[in-house]
Amino acid sequence: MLQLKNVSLSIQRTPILRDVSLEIETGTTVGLIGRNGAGKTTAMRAIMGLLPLQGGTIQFEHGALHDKPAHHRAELGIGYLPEDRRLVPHFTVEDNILVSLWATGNTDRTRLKWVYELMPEIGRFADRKAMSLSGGQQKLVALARALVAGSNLLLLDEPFEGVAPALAQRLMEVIGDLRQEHLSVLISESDYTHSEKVVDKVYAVERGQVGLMDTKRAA
Ligand SMILES: Nc1ncnc2c1ncn2[C@@H]1O[C@H](COP(=O)(O)OP(=O)(O)OP(=O)(O)O)[C@@H](O)[C@H]1O
Repeated sequence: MLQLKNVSLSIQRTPILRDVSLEIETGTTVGLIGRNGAGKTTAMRAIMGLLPLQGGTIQFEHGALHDKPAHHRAELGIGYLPEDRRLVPHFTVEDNILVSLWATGNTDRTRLKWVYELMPEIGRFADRKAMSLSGGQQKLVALARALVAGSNLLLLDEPFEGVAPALAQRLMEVIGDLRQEHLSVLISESDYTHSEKVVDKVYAVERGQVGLMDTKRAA
């Protein structure tokens, strides 16, 4: 389980997250829905250890996450799809996916193989340079990279933003298939269009405050 309790975070003394509490039970998919600027990316970056908290705690499984350095997240099986993808343009697709494991010294290719099975289209362009792909293809590669690292928890920041309807559908299928993997997943979206079909529970985020909006399936 991932649990944020009373998390507060300011950037340049401006409060961005205010007393945020949320829970993702193991094996469930949770939505974080809010307009641009509401605080979704900041919440994900806080969970990834990329921004320091001013207050509150983040627990993952049975340990405190908030006091661990960012590079420990991959070791804990936490994968992150940032909103802006952040692929290395001159690396191949495969190297971009494996980057998330290099930091941990993990050379096991089992998860890479699993990702190619889950998304066969990625395997087909594995040797191409990231910069030669379309924006939508790059989004798939960034998801693949998050999946390789995220054996326990996946943080997907606006995965459907700016992608064509057919690809959004494909992303939803892949995310829906993760249910069998007992992964915990947090998905942010500016409206509730796509995530509605794949989440168990939804939190609304507005001006840095988070509240439970809907529990769809009994978790
Ligand atoms: N580095 C920063 N410096 C100053 N303000 C920031 C910084 N990062 C985020 N903010 C502010 O924090 C608020 C929340 O931003 P955040 O990116 O978390 O929103 P979001 O819900 O993810 O929306 P978006 O989709 O626009 O990224 C916004 O008002 C934003 O301007």
